[in-house]
This record gives sequence, structure tokens and C-alpha cells, in this order.
Amino acid sequence: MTKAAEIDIVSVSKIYGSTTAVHSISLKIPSGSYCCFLGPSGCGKTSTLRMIAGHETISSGDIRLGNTVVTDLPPAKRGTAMMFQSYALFPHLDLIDNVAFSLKMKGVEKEERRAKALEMLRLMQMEPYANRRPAQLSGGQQQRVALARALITDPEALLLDEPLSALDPFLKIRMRAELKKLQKNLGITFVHVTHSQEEAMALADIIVIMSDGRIEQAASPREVFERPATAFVARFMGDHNVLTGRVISSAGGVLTLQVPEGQTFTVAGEGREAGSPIDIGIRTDRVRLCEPSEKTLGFNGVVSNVEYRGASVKITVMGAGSEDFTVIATDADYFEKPVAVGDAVSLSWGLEDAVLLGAMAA
Ligand SMILES: Nc1ncnc2c1ncn2[C@@H]1O[C@H](COP(=O)(O)OP(=O)(O)OP(=O)(O)O)[C@@H](O)[C@H]1O
Repeated sequence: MTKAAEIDIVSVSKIYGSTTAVHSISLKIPSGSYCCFLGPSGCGKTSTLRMIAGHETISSGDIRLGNTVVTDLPPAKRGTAMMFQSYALFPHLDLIDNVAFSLKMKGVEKEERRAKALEMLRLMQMEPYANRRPAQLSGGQQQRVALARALITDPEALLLDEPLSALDPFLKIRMRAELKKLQKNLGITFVHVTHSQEEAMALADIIVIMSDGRIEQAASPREVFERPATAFVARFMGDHNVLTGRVISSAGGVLTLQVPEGQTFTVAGEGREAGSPIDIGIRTDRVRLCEPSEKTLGFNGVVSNVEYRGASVKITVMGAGSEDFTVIATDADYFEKPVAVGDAVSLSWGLEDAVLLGAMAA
């Protein structure tokens, strides 16, 4: 079970009546990778997954799996398998019959399908429970059975719709590690839909961030974190502050911009005309608090909130047109020079800690 397929999504749209849920998206998911679709509710993640699976028709565009165009193929003929959020196990069947179900539908002999089901249950460490029914299992165990049932067809790609959402927080983290290990061991392509930034960062080789039926960015977790492509990504991932301003000048690969309240900033970038609007993202963990008199790359503001988090402290600052500019300080840095609500502070960061957001981001 080592075959893996590249998934090529070419100008795919999904239209339900008058709602366009997916707007002509294109994406290549490399074979054998772990891909997470991430985005707020209603952004089109599930519709995209269901179109890959064949559970939803494609309004326009094509999907290729390996060398095969699967656009018009039924789910069972695509080489994909889907694991549903609710696991969709049959309550009246034992685990062997649950797992063997799709082989039964294909007309595989009883002995052969039961042997294969047992093998899949063994892979998921569920063989000792083979004769139980789903209701006699914990949530994590049910999930393993659902995985065994999806994997029994030897898919080239496994599609997972919010697979961890039914689990409690502790189990979620454990099953997350198991999913990743399973994907690496099997070597097949996994496509996983989630609401959780943390889950996507922990699991994915490639994160696809969607908003309003479009792909905002598709990149490795590190690239998404270090170079968010758009203001939406920077805000949604939560590790960056977004400041909006206007370009004053551009010289030598450095843009100078002005934000509301008259303060100026610089950011690496070029090709923007004076006067054009601009968004920049500044990493929350790279902003330092300093004396208001220091000459800094940053701005002056007033502390509006301080939250202690143990290893770090979250400080919220108002200024430069932002009501909630976030600074994440290590506990050591913070307690060396604590600040309180109402204090005037000066914020500073390095040129490399600010990224240009939007279509012009290099
Ligand atoms: N069967 C349908 N009929 C009409 N509209 C639909 C249908 N399914 C989804 N939509 C709409 O399409 C859009 C995208 O839905 P989709 O389920 O793909 O989003 P999602 O990102 O997976 O959301 P969630 O995280 O809440 O599951 C939404 O506006 C939704 O209301």
C-alpha cells in the first residue's frame, strides 16, 4: 500500500444555485504529502474535499489524480477514500464487518474480505476489539476503525473531513500524532479539512488557506508563518499584526509608509507607487518594548491590556491606527521591565520581521 497520487485541481468551481462556494481554484497537491485545507466556516473547504472525493459534482474545471482525470468518475472508481467527521460506522455491525463493508460491495469473497479487514484492524491496533460493535468503543477507537475502513480499499489518497473534531482536547493531540505517523508509514496523499490553525501547522506538509471560496495561500507551514501572503492569512493565522498605511517613498529595496496618526515605518519591498495603500504584517513575537525616547523601527502607543500566559506574556497596544497591536514577550523579558495598562510604550522590530502583504508580496 505505497502508491500515492498527485492531486491536480485545475480551475475548479462549485456553484450551488445562486451561491458560488468555490471560485475557480487551481492547486497541485504533491503525491505522498499531507495537505491541510484551513479556513473559516463557509470558505469552501468541505466542498473542495467532496469534489475531490466525487461526493459533489464539479461545476466547472477538472480534477486529476495521478494520470487520471477523475472529474466525471464515481467515488469508488477514483482511487480515493473518505473518512467522515462523524465516522459513519454502522452501529449494528461488528468491527470486522464495518471495515470489510466496501469489499463486500465490490463482491469480494467473505473469507478474503474478513482477512483483509483483520489486517487493517491490526494496522490500527484494533484487532483485539474485532468482534465489538462501534458503541462499545471510545471516540479514539472509533476513529481508528473509521480509518481502517477507509484504508481497506488501498486508496492513493485519503480524504479526511474534520477527522479530529469529535475528540476531546487530550485525545485530539494524541490522534493527531497517530494520523501523521500513519500518513508517513503508508506514504499515500492525505487531504485533511480543519478549522484549527494549530492542527494544520502540526500536521501539514502543505497548508491551503481558503477564504470566501478562494485560495489565499498554499505553502509549507513555515512559509505561511514566516511569509503570510495576504492580510487575511496574517490575521487568520494570528501570529502577525497587520498595519495598513500608504507608501511615502520607495528606494533601495525599502518602502517607507505612513500609517494613521502620522507615524512612519519602513518595510523591505519595492515596486509600489507613492500614495498606494499597503498592508504589512509584523510578527507578534518579534516586537520589543523599549523606552519611548529610543530611536526605533516601530511606533509609540499605549498599553491597553496585559495577559500572563506562563512562558510568555501577551501585551496589547493601541496606536498607529491599530486598536489591538499584539506583542508576545517571553516571561523573562516582560518581568525584567513590566508594563501596565495605560503606560506609554515604544515598540520596535527589525526590518526582517515585517513583511509586505497582498498581491505585491515577493
Ligand atoms: N448543498 C449545498 N447547497 C447550497 N449551498 C451550499 C451547500 N453546501 C455548501 N453550501 C454553501 O457553500 C459555501 C461553502 O460551504 P462549505 O461547506 O464548502 O464550507 P466549509 O469551509 O467547509 O465550512 P465549514 O467549515 O463550516 O464546514 C457556504 O456558503 C455554504 O453555505
